[in-house]
Amino acid sequence: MAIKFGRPIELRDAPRRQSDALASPSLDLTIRMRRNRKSEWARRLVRENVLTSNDLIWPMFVVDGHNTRTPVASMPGVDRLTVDQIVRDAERAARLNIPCIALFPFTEPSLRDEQGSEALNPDNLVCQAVRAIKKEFPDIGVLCDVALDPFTSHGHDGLIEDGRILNDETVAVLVKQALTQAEAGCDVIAPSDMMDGRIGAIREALDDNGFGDVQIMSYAAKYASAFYGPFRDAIGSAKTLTGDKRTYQMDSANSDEALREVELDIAEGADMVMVKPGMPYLDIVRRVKDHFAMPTFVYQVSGEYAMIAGAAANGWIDGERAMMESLVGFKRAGADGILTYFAPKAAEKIKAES
Ligand SMILES: NCC(=O)CCC(=O)O
Ligand SMILES: [Mg+2]
Repeated sequence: MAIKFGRPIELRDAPRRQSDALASPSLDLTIRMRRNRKSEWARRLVRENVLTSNDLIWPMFVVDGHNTRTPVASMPGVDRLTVDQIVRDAERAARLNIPCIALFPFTEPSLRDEQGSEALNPDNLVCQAVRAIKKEFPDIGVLCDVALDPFTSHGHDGLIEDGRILNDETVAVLVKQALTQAEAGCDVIAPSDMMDGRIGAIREALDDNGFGDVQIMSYAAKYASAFYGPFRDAIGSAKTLTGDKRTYQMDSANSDEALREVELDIAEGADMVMVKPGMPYLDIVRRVKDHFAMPTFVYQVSGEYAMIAGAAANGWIDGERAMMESLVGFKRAGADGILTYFAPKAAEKIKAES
């Protein structure tokens, strides 16, 4: 039956029903979208996307010391944790059914150098945290970021020469960093550096060294973004970073380029791909998911967290609702999972409501 303006064409010349005349201001609509929204049970029944704790990866910041939690000023509610405290939060993650934790180190400034050598120390903070978590909670997934920025004195993700970030030389170091993390017991290697060719090189090295089961989640479409500011506070690279990262991270104006980046990383052996940041790049998440049908992740980065948490702390928005709305938005865009500093809060809410 053809339909025009809500009233079937075949019925347009039929006499109007008496009740229509009585309730005269009412429109003669056959279709009323609001019926399916009339109550909570009806809304639940037609809901298209649901956020569960299985969708969450919880990023944590690890710092040297003992029994200490240091707040990150620009990320209200997020702390840097000593290894013993990381283990406590890993327990919380397990209790909340969060499948995976991501680790980022705050490296002592005295340990940072031009080459990021601390990245290759088998006893660095990340490796200590991986071993401690795996010892107590072997069933929780641990993801380690591969890039040199937490370890370099200049704050860049790679080796630098005359102000240029070197690609192939950096990849050689990243391969060693990935092997160091795999040896510590890391489950998922997540290269975030955006050097060309690093996924293939890391995959080959993992396979050659008996780590065939270690997965790779590639930060495949990572944009040069202003939203990383609070993260750089958290890992202590904000003050030391010289220049910007636009010669290796993507230009925020580009979309087709993201598909090329993702395609290459899949061809090189990525098991999962990621888009980062999240909220300003939902269109990229959707394109990547539709195009490749790969396990697709999105990183709701520190600046996105800070916008919501900061506005909520000022009483400007309902923080909990804004958090859940942003997270289900990622699901709607096609993400299979989300790295988010809201992970414990969101999982607690999900648990309380189930
Ligand atoms: N490689 C990890 C990050 O750069 C995280 C950025 C953020 O949360 O802002
Ligand atoms: Mg790439």
